[in-house]
Amino acid sequence: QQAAPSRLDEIIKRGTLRVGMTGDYKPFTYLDKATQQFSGFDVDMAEALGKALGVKVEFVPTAWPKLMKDFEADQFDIAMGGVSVTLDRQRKGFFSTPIMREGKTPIARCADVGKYQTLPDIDKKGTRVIVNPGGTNERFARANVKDAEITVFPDNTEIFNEIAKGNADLMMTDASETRYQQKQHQGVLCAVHPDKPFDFSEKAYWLQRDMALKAFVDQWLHISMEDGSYKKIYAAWFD
Ligand SMILES: O=C(O)C(=O)C[C@]1(C(=O)O)C=C[C@@H](O)C=C1
Repeated sequence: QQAAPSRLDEIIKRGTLRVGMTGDYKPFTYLDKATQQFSGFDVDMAEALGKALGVKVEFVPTAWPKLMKDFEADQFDIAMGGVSVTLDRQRKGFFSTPIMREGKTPIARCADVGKYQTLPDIDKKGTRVIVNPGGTNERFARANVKDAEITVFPDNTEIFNEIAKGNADLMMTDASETRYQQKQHQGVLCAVHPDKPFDFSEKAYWLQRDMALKAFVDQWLHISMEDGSYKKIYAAWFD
């Protein structure tokens, strides 16, 4: 008896893997508006996955506020680019095995780091918390900030400059991003205890509900982590 056709078979037959990407989250995914080219850690990972599948990769632009809608409308086979595992998303699809451990932690002007060590330190009248819309950052801020002021700032590629310029006091985001942005704004912005974030989360790849596709992606990730290829891509973007 023939097994039912899977999404994996469909992708191989089509010759293209459609990868959903927001392009606003360095170093995972960045869309250069002038050239319309995506680059980043998860762009290299997507290209490697395409190669492993023997298919071309087509990047499908999406955005955090509409990621769920686009996933449900089947705009892409897999979402990559710093996507966190959430149970909401798990309800609609599958996640690969995790690729990174994360958690939300603050990033602030270096001079202010001492003021923002804990959530009670942060959640005070007069503190200006800035957040990008639609993802787990906004959810975390809304759940944990009652007395401080929340400003939603839509352009995630510019948001850290807002803190540097003094237009906001801090952002709470993934620990890996606070470390990365600290390096980009040396001496100006500092990550607050990125090794001890406020919560727990993981990065993984979010794929359409298909066991064969999940098994392939997991096996590819496992091999990549063992044979050094994951480490090489990681080092190129995070170290
Ligand atoms: O929603 C998610 O999965 C994310 O982790 C994406 C998210 C966010 O939480 O908003 C994480 C950090 C970036 O600054 C931008 C987007």
